Amino acid sequence: MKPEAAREAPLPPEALLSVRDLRIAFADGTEAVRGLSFDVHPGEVLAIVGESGAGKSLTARALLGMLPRGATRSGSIELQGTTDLAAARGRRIALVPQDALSALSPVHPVGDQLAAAVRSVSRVPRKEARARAVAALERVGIPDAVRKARAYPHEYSGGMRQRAVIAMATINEPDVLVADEPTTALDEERRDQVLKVLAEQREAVGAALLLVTHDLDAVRRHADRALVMYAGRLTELGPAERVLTRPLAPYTAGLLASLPQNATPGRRLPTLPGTPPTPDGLPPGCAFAPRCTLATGRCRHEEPEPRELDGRLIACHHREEA
Ligand SMILES: Nc1ncnc2c1ncn2[C@@H]1O[C@H](COP(=O)(O)OP(=O)(O)OP(=O)(O)O)[C@@H](O)[C@H]1O
Repeated sequence: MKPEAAREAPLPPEALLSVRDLRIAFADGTEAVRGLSFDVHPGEVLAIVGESGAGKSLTARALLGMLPRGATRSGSIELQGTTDLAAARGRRIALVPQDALSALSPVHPVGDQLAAAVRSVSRVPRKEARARAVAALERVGIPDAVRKARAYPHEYSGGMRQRAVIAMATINEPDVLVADEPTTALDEERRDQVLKVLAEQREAVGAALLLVTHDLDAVRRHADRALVMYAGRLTELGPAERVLTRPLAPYTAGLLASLPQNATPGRRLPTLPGTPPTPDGLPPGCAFAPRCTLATGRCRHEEPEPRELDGRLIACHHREEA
């Protein structure tokens, strides 16, 4: 565990990536992300957690300038002075995809794809790009990297392919990595290995990591801060360890209580009752109110705004009144 002094240390003042009032809407006018603001600091791991449909993936895609067709965004996303995220992609901000097989081209050897990524940002000779590709495969623990560089994605195992896409994402030493459920396609044992490789490579290039995940164990082990999202909004944002052990927002508490490892032996597993609303079916007031045991009349009419409390941001009327 980190010492108390380190945990209480103020956050670095300079944001690498600044997101302000991010809104993502679809053609029918429904908003899936509704006024989200947060910063990513240099070298930190920020995890985004929350149930399905909370808007985590859309937020991650917005950072990469890769929103799905038909989606529009407002608000600002600034990566150290630039707002042209599509131009920054691959050099200053890079995606670690969830599905390595579809992220890699099936018709080119993996080494060629890595070398092409190098040459897309710096005009180095082919031979040097090739050598960097092999070195990158070695760094992520791919055995016999010279030979493997000549192989095609289908000749790699699932775990090796995921390592190869981590090599691809980090080969140009970006400032920020965005990983959206990077290990869901893998079994539990490979999941841990791949997350470890991601953590090592992130550290090696000194990048910050925005990690979208359902795996709260991974958050515990790898994240500095956690952003809990519900129905397209920020519910709680703070140091990961404190958010996970002493949640302040009722939603975060419910989410944690519903995990099998937090069940009291002999008692029925507590679950978070109900399901989250869809963007076209939001209740009035706080979107969590219909599922919240603490909800009052105010919660059912007025949506809470994030406020600072105990070194975190919390959006909950109950906490304002506490
Ligand atoms: N292309 C789209 N058209 C319409 N609605 C969409 C589209 N993509 C996402 N949505 C809706 O936006 C909401 C947020 O989606 P998003 O994928 O960001 O959620 P998420 O938190 O990442 O969920 P999961 O954990 O299941 O990946 C969901 O209700 C989803 O149905």
